[in-house]
Formats: sequence, C-alpha cells, structure tokens
Amino acid sequence: MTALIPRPRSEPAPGVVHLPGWLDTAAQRHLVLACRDWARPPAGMRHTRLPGGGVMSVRTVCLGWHWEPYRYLRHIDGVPVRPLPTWLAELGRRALTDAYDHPDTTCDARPRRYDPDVALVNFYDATARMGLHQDREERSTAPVVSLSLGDTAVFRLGNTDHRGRPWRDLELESGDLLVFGGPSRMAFHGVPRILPGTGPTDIDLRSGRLNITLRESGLAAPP
Ligand SMILES: O=C(O)CCC(=O)C(=O)O
Ligand SMILES: [Fe+2]
Repeated sequence: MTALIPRPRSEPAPGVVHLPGWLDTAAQRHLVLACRDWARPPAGMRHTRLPGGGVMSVRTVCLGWHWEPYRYLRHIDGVPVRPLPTWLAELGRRALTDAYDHPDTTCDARPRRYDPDVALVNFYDATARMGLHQDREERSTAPVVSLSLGDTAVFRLGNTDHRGRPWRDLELESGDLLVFGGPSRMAFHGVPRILPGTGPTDIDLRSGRLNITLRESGLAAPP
C-alpha cells in the first residue's frame, strides 16, 4: 500500500529493527519472481508436517537447507534443497547494515561477518497464520533478516521466555524489513493474521503474502 504518512524506522525491542518500505517496488517484484521460480517442483512449496500430525497453514520452500520441525536437512523425501543465491545473502548483509548502522540504534547486534546460508520462504494465503515460536534450530547466534511482500501481516513480537504476554503487534507491509538479533534473537514471534487485499498491485503478486527469512544455520556445509 502506498503510505500517505511515511512510517518511521523503529526499534520495538533491543536488537529488533523495523525498516518500513526498505525494498522499493522493483526490488519487491524481483523477489516475487524469484519466489515463483523457487516454488516450482520438485522442491516446491509445501505445507510442513508437524510432529503431532497436523500441517502448517503456510506453504514453505527452503533454500540452502531444508527446514522441518525441528531440524535442518539437505534432502527431504529424497529431494535436494535448492541453493541460496549469493545475491540473496548479499541482500541480507545490506539489511543488517541498514538496520543497525543508524545513529538511533540502542543495540547494534551486527556480527563481524554475516553469511546467511538458509532462507525460508513462506507463503500465506488470506487465512494462513503462524503460531508463536522461536527460531531455534540454528546454531549461530547471528540475527534473522525478514522481508515481507504482498499483503500486510500482523506480526506478534513476544518475549524471550515463553509464549505468553508481554508481546507487541507490528504491521509488516510489503517491502518492510525486520531484523531480530542480539538480546531478541530468541524472542517468540508469530503471525496471528494477514490483512487480505492490502498488498501493492504492481509487484506481480495477486494475493497473499510472502515472507523470506535469512538465517545463518551454523551448520557445516557437506563436502
Ligand atoms: O512471516 C513472518 O513474518 C515470520 C516467519 C517466521 O517466523 C519463520 O519463518 O520462522
Ligand atoms: Fe520464525
């Protein structure tokens, strides 16, 4: 959506930085097209099965490493994971610099080097959601970089101790960057709601929301 009032940078918790509209329209469209390519079979988008027998309402495709609850793998059902393109890792590095290298930063959680080797690409239709969880399968403590495309999401940023309150809800719009690192790296977070019909009309995504998170797995690449 075109914001009439520019939304300012914010730091909703120490180590969490929200940069609204970080990606311009061309960059958003480029990412949407890339996601469409990554979503093609055989390692396409799928509803992740949960150990309890349910399936997640979002559909996911992974780059670099496959994620499944609660581990990273190179193959799922015999299907190798797609590589993570170097341009996407570079975008992640730029994201951390832009997020933390700011005079108002109260907590610069930038690692000396950031080498994201895994991306989770989630697609949310109008009814999909994601429960509160921690991103804890990574062995690295480096920040998570999150990019949002399409419909606005209500993003719930919780505390680091448990799933309950306190939490705070942020709206993540198309093009927004959110990073969470430092003391908030293990914050519980989730997406209780998507606001259908709020995405831009010029990024080649007719409906729904894409979210890309970049992470450092801390796992050794196989020889
Ligand atoms: O969709 C989002 O904004 C969050 C996604 C997320 O938490 C995850 O993929 O682990
Ligand atoms: Fe997460």
